[in-house]
Amino acid sequence: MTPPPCAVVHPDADLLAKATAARLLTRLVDTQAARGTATIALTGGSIGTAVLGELATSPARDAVDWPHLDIWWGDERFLPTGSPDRNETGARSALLDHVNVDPARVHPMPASDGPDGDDPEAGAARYARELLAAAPKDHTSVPSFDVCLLGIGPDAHVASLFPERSALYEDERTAVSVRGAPKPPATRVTLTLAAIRRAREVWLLASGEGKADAVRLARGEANPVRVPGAGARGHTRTLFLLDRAAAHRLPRDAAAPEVP
Ligand SMILES: O=C1O[C@H](COP(=O)(O)O)[C@@H](O)[C@H](O)[C@H]1O
Repeated sequence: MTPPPCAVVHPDADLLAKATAARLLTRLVDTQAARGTATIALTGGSIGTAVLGELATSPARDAVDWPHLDIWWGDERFLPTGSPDRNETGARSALLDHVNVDPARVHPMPASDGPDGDDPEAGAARYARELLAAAPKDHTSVPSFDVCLLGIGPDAHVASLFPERSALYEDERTAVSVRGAPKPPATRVTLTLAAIRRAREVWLLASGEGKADAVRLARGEANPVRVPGAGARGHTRTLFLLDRAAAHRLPRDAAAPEVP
């Protein structure tokens, strides 16, 4: 049984990005102090990338032991390596190019010019094998992300899991291809909800009025096939990290004054 999600509301998008970067830094430092390593799944999108930019310029940035951080992605646009529209490219220029990460611990999702060529199904299967190889040897097929960052679209999509699409019915595979996505580019690779739910903590990030309805639905108990964000839950904690505009349709009691 996963605990109910909590919401934390910040005045605007800029403070949301700064506060989330500070929260993430603390979570990574604490996790590495306890275990020596930490594992994160990154998101693309406006706020997700802004958080990485804030992390890169934080004065406490190098409190994180970057060489001992395992980095994965929740979804990717299936485009050539280095395309400015790839989530990986955004994450590298915002943060990863500025810190001392171990390249062997950085696990970008496949690109359309990768070893499987322009075949997103083969690319997704390759990523699922990579996840499996990094999973603890206890019958799970994906590492336990300490934090899985997710953006949320106005249609309540998370990662590249769009409402009513077949990927939302997937309960065995951990990474799948998506064709015909309603948001360009049409071809993508995404973690499934089964993989996202292996995360200890899921943090859903949203800013702006245009996300308010999606946030209200995703914070509740809607069917994830219709509201993918409602299926994204961490097994120890789920946080909605919001600005005021994105939070304004939440019921009054949704924003917990004390987050456990
Ligand atoms: O296409 C995508 O969009 C979502 C949301 O992006 P945002 O700019 O509206 O915050 C993002 O989470 C996902 O990673 C990305 O591929």
